[in-house]
Amino acid sequence: MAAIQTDELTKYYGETRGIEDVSFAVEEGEVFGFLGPNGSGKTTLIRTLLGFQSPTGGGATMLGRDVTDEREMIEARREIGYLPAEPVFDENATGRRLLEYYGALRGDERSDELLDMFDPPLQRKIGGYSRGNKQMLGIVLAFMHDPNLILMDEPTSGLDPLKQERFVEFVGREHDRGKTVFLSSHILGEVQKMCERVGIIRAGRLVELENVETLLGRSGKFVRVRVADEIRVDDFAFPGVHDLTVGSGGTTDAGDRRGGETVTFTFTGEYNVLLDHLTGYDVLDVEIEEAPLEEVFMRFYGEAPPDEARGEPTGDSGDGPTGDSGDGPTDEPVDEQVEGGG
Ligand SMILES: Nc1ncnc2c1ncn2[C@@H]1O[C@H](COP(=O)(O)OP(=O)(O)OP(=O)(O)O)[C@@H](O)[C@H]1O
Repeated sequence: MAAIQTDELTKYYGETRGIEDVSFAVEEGEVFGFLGPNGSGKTTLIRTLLGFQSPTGGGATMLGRDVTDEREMIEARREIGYLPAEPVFDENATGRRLLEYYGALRGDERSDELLDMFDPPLQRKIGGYSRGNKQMLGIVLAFMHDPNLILMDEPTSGLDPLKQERFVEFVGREHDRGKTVFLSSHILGEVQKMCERVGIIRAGRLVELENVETLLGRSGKFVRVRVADEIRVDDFAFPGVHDLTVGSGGTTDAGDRRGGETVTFTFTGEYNVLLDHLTGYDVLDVEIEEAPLEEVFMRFYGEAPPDEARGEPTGDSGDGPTGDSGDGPTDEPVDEQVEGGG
């Protein structure tokens, strides 16, 4: 059974497209990253999967339960953790109070362990928390009942670099424990470190679903060559050369002439062609390394779907019967209670 399965899942807010015809599956035990630029539909997808808003079309299951069936989702949420993009809590409550509240609702299997890694000032009122402290509290609350499936929306936002690193390592250990992790991000390096597979969403539509390794393979190699000779940019105008620069941060203008220089480019062509070409130079140094995932990502982003304009916001929230439940703790044992409206 897939941990998450969607079938042409669609959510419109009135006329505004949130997501459209999104179909994919996340297998149990997988760490899956969902990438997309601002406003592409990442949050919409997560909130629809959690049953916080009804789809306009298509369907989805989480741990085999229909996301539109409120009863099934209450059942499923015992095994699901959720970290919203910007956790919103009752500002007058202390972190400790919220921890106890969540523990009483859903169980506390591991808050001590989590608090060793992520340490918000529990004795203080949340109103005085920094963004990073709120995020750490959100992480502890999302994981404390030891869910089998965890959904996280931009999980490292607000964390300092040390905590971000700690979080990446923590997700690795959760993976080793067989947990299923679904996270949205637009930080590619982070996704590259954590995820086995990624979905790329653009203007509400899934434009790619691929193993990170395969994507990187397709992204080509980053090449930097230092030569004693002069380099004409035109000389490197052969198939597979992209984003060519000559000199230190030099220009790519055709015909630009510089002496004893470094040429850098991304290469997706035939290696023999490249190596043959380089024999024509007095090569002083050469580096060939994996192109960053950013490169692939930007190539996908270069092509806008024809109807992208429809993705513009109209302010119409148009939620279904299970719509947004608003801020702060409620009596309902659902994760939505920690989140604000968006
Ligand atoms: N409650 C809402 N009412 C109206 N439109 C909405 C609502 N929530 C999202 N949208 C619209 O749906 C589209 C997708 O937004 P969404 O928040 O899902 O994107 P995102 O990928 O999470 O963006 P970000 O990276 O900025 O968080 C956007 O056009 C957005 O304006």
